[in-house]
Amino acid sequence: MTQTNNNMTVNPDLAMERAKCNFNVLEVTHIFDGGERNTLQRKKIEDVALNSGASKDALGEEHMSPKEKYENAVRKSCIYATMMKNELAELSGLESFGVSSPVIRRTADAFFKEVSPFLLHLGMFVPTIMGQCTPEQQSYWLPRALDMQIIGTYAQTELGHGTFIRGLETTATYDPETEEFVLHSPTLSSYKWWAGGLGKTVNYCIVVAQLYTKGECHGTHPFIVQIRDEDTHVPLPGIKVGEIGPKMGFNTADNGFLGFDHYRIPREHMLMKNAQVLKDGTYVKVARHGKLTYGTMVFVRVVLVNEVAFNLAKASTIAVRYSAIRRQSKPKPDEVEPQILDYVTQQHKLFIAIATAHALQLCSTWLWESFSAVLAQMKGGNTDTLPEFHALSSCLKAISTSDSAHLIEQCRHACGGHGYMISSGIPNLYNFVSATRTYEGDYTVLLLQTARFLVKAYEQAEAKKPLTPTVSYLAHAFSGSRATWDNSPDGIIRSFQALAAGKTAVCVTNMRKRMRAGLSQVDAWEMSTIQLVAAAEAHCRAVIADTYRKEIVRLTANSSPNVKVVMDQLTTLYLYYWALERTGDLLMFTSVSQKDLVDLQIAYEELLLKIRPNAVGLVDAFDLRDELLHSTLGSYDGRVYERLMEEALKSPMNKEPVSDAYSKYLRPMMKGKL
Ligand SMILES: CC/C=C\C/C=C\C/C=C\C/C=C\C/C=C\C/C=C\CCC(=O)SCCNC(=O)CCNC(=O)[C@H](O)C(C)(C)COP(=O)(O)OP(=O)(O)OC[C@H]1O[C@@H](n2cnc3c(N)ncnc32)[C@H](O)[C@@H]1OP(=O)(O)O
Ligand SMILES: Cc1cc2nc3c(=O)[nH]c(=O)nc-3n(C[C@H](O)[C@H](O)[C@H](O)COP(=O)(O)OP(=O)(O)OC[C@H]3O[C@@H](n4cnc5c(N)ncnc54)[C@H](O)[C@@H]3O)c2cc1C
Repeated sequence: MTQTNNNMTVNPDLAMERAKCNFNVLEVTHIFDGGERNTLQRKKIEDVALNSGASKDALGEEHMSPKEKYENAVRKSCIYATMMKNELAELSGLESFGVSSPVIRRTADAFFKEVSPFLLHLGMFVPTIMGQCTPEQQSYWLPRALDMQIIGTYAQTELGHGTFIRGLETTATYDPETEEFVLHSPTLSSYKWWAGGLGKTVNYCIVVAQLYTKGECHGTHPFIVQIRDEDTHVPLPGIKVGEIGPKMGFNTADNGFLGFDHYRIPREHMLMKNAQVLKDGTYVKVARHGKLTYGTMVFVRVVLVNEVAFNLAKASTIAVRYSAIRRQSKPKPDEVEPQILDYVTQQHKLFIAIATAHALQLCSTWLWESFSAVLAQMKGGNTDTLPEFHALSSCLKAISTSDSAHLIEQCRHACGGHGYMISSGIPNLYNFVSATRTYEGDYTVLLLQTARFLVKAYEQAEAKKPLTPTVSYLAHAFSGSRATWDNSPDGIIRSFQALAAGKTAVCVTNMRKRMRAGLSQVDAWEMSTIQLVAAAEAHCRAVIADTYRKEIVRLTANSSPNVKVVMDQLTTLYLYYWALERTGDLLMFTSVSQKDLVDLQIAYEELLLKIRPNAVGLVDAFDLRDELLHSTLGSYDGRVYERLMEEALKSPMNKEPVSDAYSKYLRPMMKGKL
């Protein structure tokens, strides 16, 4: 029997789940949104952007040709950008629209099953103008970019190099005669490759190139470069630009290639906040820290933690709602088939996804606040906190993107065969999030950046020197005894810190041993990188666990009792899950016993059962409108089978009763006439 909810026919199993939920869903929505005010503002923005129906497609994106898909994405990007400039900026409290509203960013997902070709304009072009220009340069470029009079991207990666920025080959050679830079691509491997929107959409880009002046190379620097005519959009002479072809995802982002043939730009188009080239060619370094030109990447790494938390919330909403309506198997012959959500293995797959979405969402807010504090200090000329922040943002970007991609795939597994349908929404989420593990700094490479910081911090702790906050636990690494296991939340967090400290100590010891045996420092480091990555991962897990726990305790201080209970259950589940995933490490670095671990497993399984009745309520609390989910399996009303059939019938393959392939190939083959 179906039931109605807000004038909507709702699947009875979902209706039953909602009736069972014992906490106030809206209160948890407020926690996830960062407060009631944010929820109200988000809803206003969503209403304006989505109620008009402008986000909808007549034909599903998945049935379009690549060219149609791209054009449709540009069409909707223009509609959304116009909304952003007009109604949404005002609603979000921004003077002009820009990068600072995650809600505006998230709402855009209703318009795109994949991504907007404007993603890099707003995600990197505008932030680079904000972060790398002098005030004069900013006053020229920023209004044009924010008003979308020009559209840009960020072209750093080349065919030959992405990770190793110092290895980029594009050159920008200063010519004092004409006061211009000459941009050149000397080799095939120096061609810019990957920049989003570069293929067909943008007319400007930030180009990162090796700067030469007075015969000397000063390393990579950013330049703002016009590549297409502002009126006709035709590529300018000296520019070779195009689209790089089909990819696993991002197929509406027209990622592109770009080469320069002695292409000239005015001297003023070098972004000169951190370094300058004077008219006569003199190079002047302004910044106090050598890596400030990497600032846009650090910004995007911070943003990505929030981005993947949101996408994981979507996948877990789809998979939990589907698991509530799907019934399969008959473990008890006299009873009806259970909802698959009743299987403990299913709960094990899904509840960690819900908890991780919360953990990453809260960490992302905390990371953003830390970033704002670092930027404020740097404005005053103090870059002391940058190394710690680089280490922190690097590992959080690596672990959040990697965990989210893994858990989204796990949500797909949890949806069985139907999860493999594009219409389930999960494949597009996976394709998007799995790329985040690679772009803006590959997983391994970023964890090794964190490991550099950890090793230095360990050496400081060894020398009894002061430590920065996120690594202060290393001070206890020299007690000589194993950390005492204690299965309280704080006890588990201390154990995670002990693992990170223990693993770092092993790396340092092994590197020293290898160096004593004759290896160079570089080779000793290289031989230890598997363990260094593991140490950085352990550090990051300790940071996430600690932050998640502290933030939940803070945010639920005034919550109703049942909300407190369910939020505590989720954080505890997160801690138990990761402790059980790392039993070998716990045995190495803490006093945990076999019995403790057996007890912990039982406590974990009991926790799953406690969370079970609230599972649908927990994903409802993410408050993701159907327009954002794009899912036959995860819509609020649970009309899964009806939607799957409706989507199947939309397939262009079903337009004709007999396919042309029959007369062309099948019939001749079957009649022996091929
Ligand atoms: C209509 C549209 C609707 C809505 C849209 C709205 C809004 C959009 C908003 C958001 C969008 C959300 C998401 C996505 C946005 C865009 C993303 C899309 C695509 C991705 C784009 C890219 O990928 S751009 C290219 C990114 N590339 C990389 O990340 C390269 C990675 N490599 C590096 O970072 C470096 O090379 C390195 C760190 C690996 C090494 O650098 P280098 O060799 O120079 O350094 P060393 O190893 O020698 O180290 C020297 C010391 O410097 C320290 N260091 C390194 N980096 C930094 C840093 N960044 N900050 C501070 N310190 C740093 C290093 O640790 C060393 O220190 P020591 O003390 O140990 O010596
Ligand atoms: C969808 C997508 C969009 C993108 N958009 C943009 C964009 O808009 N603009 C832009 O400039 N770039 C963009 N990129 C490029 C992206 O930033 C790079 O692909 C990324 O930084 C990884 O670099 P790489 O491709 O050189 O990988 P590689 O460095 O070649 O990595 C290959 C393997 O080598 C390993 N490796 C490399 N170096 C080391 C090391 N020192 N130690 C140990 N292992 C190492 C890596 O861990 C990895 O396993 C995009 C990429 C994707 C996939």
